[in-house]
Amino acid sequence: MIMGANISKEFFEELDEKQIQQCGIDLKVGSISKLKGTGCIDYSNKDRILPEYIKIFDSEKDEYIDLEPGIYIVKVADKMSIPENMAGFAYPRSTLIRMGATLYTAVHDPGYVGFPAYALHVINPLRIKKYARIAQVVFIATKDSNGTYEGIYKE
Ligand SMILES: O=c1ccn([C@H]2C[C@H](O)[C@@H](COP(=O)(O)OP(=O)(O)OP(=O)(O)O)O2)c(=O)[nH]1
Repeated sequence: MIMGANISKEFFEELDEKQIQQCGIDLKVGSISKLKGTGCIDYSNKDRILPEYIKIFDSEKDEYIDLEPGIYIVKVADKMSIPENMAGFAYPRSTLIRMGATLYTAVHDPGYVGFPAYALHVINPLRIKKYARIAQVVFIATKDSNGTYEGIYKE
């Protein structure tokens, strides 16, 4: 069952009323980075290499950024703490899609605490203003989870 926003709003430290949707929470842009260099993904994570992130926008100090078509990494400004019996799934806002851009997102694990990062695919040139609401995350109850999140993407 998807949690209503009256439950999932409790998974965040600070939220504005505008972010609280019906069954999800809108997430704001924190920073935007370009990618530089080659990543490496393997089976064991022993040889995992993330490309360099070059920050080009920070909602704390910049008003807006005009993005050309390409791939960027967006770090969201909202910290979530997912209970151990829930998982989160983030989607692009429909408004973003209607502008010719989208997000690529993965599973948010039970027990994850932090500010997620998503890939932003800009297809049509796009202006992003500070703290723009860009994604919506929904939470679903899990049954018999195998522990809680213990990976490297904390904070
Ligand atoms: O699009 C997403 C989806 C999830 N997360 C956060 C929450 C999630 O719990 C965590 C780890 O995601 P995942 O389990 O996919 O990471 P991994 O690639 O398997 O690496 P690790 O096992 O080291 O965590 O990253 C993101 O930042 N972006």
